[in-house]
Amino acid sequence: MTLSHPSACAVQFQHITKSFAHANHTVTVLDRIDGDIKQGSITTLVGPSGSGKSTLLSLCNLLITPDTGQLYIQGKDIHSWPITELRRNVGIVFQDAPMVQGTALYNLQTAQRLHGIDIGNPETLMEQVGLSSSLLTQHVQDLSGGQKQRLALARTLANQPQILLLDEITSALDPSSVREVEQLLLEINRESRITLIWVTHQMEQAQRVGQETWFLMNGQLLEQRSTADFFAHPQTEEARQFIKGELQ
Ligand SMILES: Nc1ncnc2c1ncn2[C@@H]1O[C@H](COP(=O)(O)OP(=O)(O)OP(=O)(O)O)[C@@H](O)[C@H]1O
Repeated sequence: MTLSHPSACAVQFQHITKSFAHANHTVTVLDRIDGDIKQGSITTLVGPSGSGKSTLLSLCNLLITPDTGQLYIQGKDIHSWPITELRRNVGIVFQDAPMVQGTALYNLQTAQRLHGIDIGNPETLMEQVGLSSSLLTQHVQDLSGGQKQRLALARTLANQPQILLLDEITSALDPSSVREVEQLLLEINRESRITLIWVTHQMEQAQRVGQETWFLMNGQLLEQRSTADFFAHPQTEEARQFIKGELQ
């Protein structure tokens, strides 16, 4: 395997392993993961339920820590990043867009309140995610699912991250909102060169948005190739079955 120069990589996994202790046994959830994610690229993470996708994502901003191996974020060992700076640089958006009680503006200002980060002009942020600035004064409980998901994205973008981790962010949205959020993220990637690492269960989505695709199964990274190649010519029997919908 050829290793890329670390500085050209947004994320580098080297022999990353993660296990969780259950009642009377230990489960290895990620098993010696090696791989590079290029700066400015879009990588879709796919694989059956429980294959380790969310765990892999959560390592990238230290929501969980690896047991062994080396993990580099923009060429720098993840443990040498001050945690606030790491979380600012590596944003994460979840499926259920958790919000704090209050207005859209109050939610947008989270980073400012917690970390003293200047979030810039809230109206510009709203515009960036296709939301009307008139919603800034609305209580978040009155927003639709699609609006909340966009607001969650705007709140993360307020940190000006260079890497965005997306965990099933469109699974609760209706089909037209799904397409809109996808378009939005593709534009953000194109214009700001933010690296996107995108966990999805929807194979059509993985193909529409991905440039690279990583296929995980039982904690192992079985394939990492261009998205087009992966879906046209899967190299493992497991991936073939998964793409055909035979493994969930
Ligand atoms: N904090 C935890 N403690 C114990 N086990 C965990 C923890 N987090 C994840 N696991 C286990 O790790 C395995 C992988 O989970 P993970 O959520 O990473 O998979 P996934 O591929 O994202 O699954 P899904 O597609 O269903 O969301 C699962 O068996 C899960 O039960």
